Amino acid sequence: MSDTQNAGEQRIPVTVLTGFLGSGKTTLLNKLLRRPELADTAVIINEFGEIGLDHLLVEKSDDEGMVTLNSGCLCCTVRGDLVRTMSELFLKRSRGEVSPFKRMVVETTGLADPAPILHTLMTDPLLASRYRLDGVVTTVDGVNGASTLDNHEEAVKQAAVADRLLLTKVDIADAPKLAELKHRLQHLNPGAPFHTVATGEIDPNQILNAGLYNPETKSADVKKWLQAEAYEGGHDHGHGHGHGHHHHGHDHGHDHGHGHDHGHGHGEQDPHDVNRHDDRIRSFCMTFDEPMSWSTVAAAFDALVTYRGPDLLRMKGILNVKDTDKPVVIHGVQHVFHPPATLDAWPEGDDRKSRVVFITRDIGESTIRKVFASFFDAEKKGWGKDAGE
Ligand SMILES: Nc1nc2c(ncn2[C@@H]2O[C@H](COP(=O)(O)OP(=O)(O)OP(=O)(O)O)[C@@H](O)[C@H]2O)c(=O)[nH]1
Repeated sequence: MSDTQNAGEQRIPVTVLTGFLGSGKTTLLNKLLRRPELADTAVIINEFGEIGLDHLLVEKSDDEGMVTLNSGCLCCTVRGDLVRTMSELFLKRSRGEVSPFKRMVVETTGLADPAPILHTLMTDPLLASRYRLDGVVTTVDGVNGASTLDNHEEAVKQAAVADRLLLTKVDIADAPKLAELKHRLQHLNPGAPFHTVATGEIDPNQILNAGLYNPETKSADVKKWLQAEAYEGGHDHGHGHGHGHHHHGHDHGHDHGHGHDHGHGHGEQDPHDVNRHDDRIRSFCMTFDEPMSWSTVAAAFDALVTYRGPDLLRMKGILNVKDTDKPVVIHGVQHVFHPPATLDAWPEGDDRKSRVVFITRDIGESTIRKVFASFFDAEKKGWGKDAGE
């Protein structure tokens, strides 16, 4: 465990702007780049194929701080290009060859799966030492969004892993359909603050600084980052599904495979609805009252990642780990975990419950709970000693 990642965070925050084809990413970016909050922003635009036009549509006064990658899709063939481009931009910045940008926006193609892009940011040693993920901002088309979600699983993933969800084109969309789509998105991803946007107009503060590190307070803002209360029954997501309000106060030694809301796709698979892509997505927050042994937690996550890695779309958490007073923050995307970071203090003082938010595909809460329970049981029985405690 290292605490280097949140001590005086110097790395450049990166916003990944994603959203299905035509959902309004470029329109949004254009408006954002005119705002003073984004004055010192480098932009990378990924276009699919040789005939991409987006870069011609994005107006930026400082052209050197904008790079277009058009040899393929960032999530597949051009990851190497992303690494190279981001590294080169950083070098140019150090040499004074481009203006000293303070943040970066990466606009993905409409078909991109954001996960590999996040992996690249998290795992490439060069990038990870210079940049940090601030957040994933996903645009959803207010007019075509519902059918896109029905027909394209990538669009569902883009919305499910978002840190901020933007429903666009509200100026031309039908109000009842918008309300339905809003409800659907909030159900899909209850933890992501949600905003409506007309012609790209939004206060940049609503979408920037979504990461763990808050540059305004110069410290970690776990509460804002984790949004755990969104899953704990404190919010009504339209129907009051109460994403996990039954999760309070469980001792990690037990498995409570219970209380799933089958009718709405947040429990185990609903046999009637398996064809709806977003009904494959689950989001829930698990809480654990007792301090956990790090080796046991790590082994449980290892097992989950090994067997279900591709379906663990996103995990964020704050853990109370035995033998340390300091909270440990974890962040994973599919099979890739950030190195865990140790914070100086618990964000809410005496409340030291561990909380882990999961966004998964086809994995219900009870399954994950069972995995944790079996590892905690094994630890109790002394098997954990073999895991190197
Ligand atoms: N009326 C209206 N039109 C919008 C809005 N946002 C985007 N559009 C229009 O929708 C079309 C697609 O918008 P873009 O911003 O190019 O979408 P994109 O997500 O960058 O598209 P790709 O690059 O194809 O993935 C354009 O014609 C925009 O002018 C909006 O909020 N209101």
